[in-house]
Amino acid sequence: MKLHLPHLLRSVHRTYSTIPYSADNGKRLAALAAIRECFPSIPPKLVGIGSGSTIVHLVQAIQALPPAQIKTTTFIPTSYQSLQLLLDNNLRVSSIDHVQGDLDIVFDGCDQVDPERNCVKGGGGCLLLEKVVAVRGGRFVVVADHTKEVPQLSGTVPVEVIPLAAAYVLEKLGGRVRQGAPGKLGPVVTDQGGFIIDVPWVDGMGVKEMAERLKNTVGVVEHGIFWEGDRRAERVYVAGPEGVKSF
Ligand SMILES: O=C[C@H](O)[C@H](O)[C@H](O)COP(=O)(O)O
Repeated sequence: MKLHLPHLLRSVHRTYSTIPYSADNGKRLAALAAIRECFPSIPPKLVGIGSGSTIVHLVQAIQALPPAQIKTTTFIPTSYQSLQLLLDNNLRVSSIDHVQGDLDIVFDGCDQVDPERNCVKGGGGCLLLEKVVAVRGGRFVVVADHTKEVPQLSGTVPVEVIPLAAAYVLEKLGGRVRQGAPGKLGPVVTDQGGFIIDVPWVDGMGVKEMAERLKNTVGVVEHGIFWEGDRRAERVYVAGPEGVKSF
C-alpha cells in the first residue's frame, strides 16, 4: 500500500530532496522515518539493533533524538558489527542473553521484503543472532531502500549451518557455501562460528513451505526467512525516488 506521506515523512523527504536519490540515501530516508515514527516517545528500556549498512543510518537517526529519549535505553546488538557501531556512538549496550522478557522494539534491515512483510535476511551473514533478537522484540520494524521490495521472495536464502554439517546440507538443499569475505580466505565464518550456505529458493514454493524445508534439515541452525512462523516484520519502511512509504 502506497501511503500519502504524512507531514513527518514529507519533512524528512524535504530535508533530503536536494540530494540526488541513491539506494544509500534511500536507506537514510527510510531510517529517519522509522525512527521518528516508531522509536517510543517514552524512553524505552531495551531496543534491538540489527546488522548491515542500513543499521548505520538507523543508529545515526537514534543519535539525533533528544538525549532524554535515549538516556535510559540499553541497546541489544545482533552482531559484532552492530556492537561496535553502538559502542562507537557511546550508546549503552547489553547482550541478548542478559535480557529477561521482551525488548520494547527491534529495528533491522533486510535483503528482500514482500507485500506481506516477510523478509529474507542474512546477506551480511548475521541472520542467526538477528532472529534470536527479533523474536524477543515487542515490535519488529524493518527498514529498506526500494531495491529490496519484491512481489515475492525468491533467489537464494542464506542459511547458517554447523560447519561439519555443510556437506550434508548442500546435498539436501543445494546452493553454495559462501566464500571470500574481505581479508578472509575460504568459507565465511559467522559471529557464532557457523558457515553460510546460500540455498536456492525452490521455484513456485511458498514462504511457509520453504521456511519449514530449511528449518527441518539437520545441521541447519537457522535460516534467513523472517516470516509469521518465527518473526515477520510488523512494519516496513521503504524509501525510493518518490519518497518514503510504510506498510
Ligand atoms: O546479514 C545481514 C543482515 O540480515 C542485513 O540486515 C541485511 O543483509 C541487509 O543489509 P543492508 O542493510 O546492508 O542492505
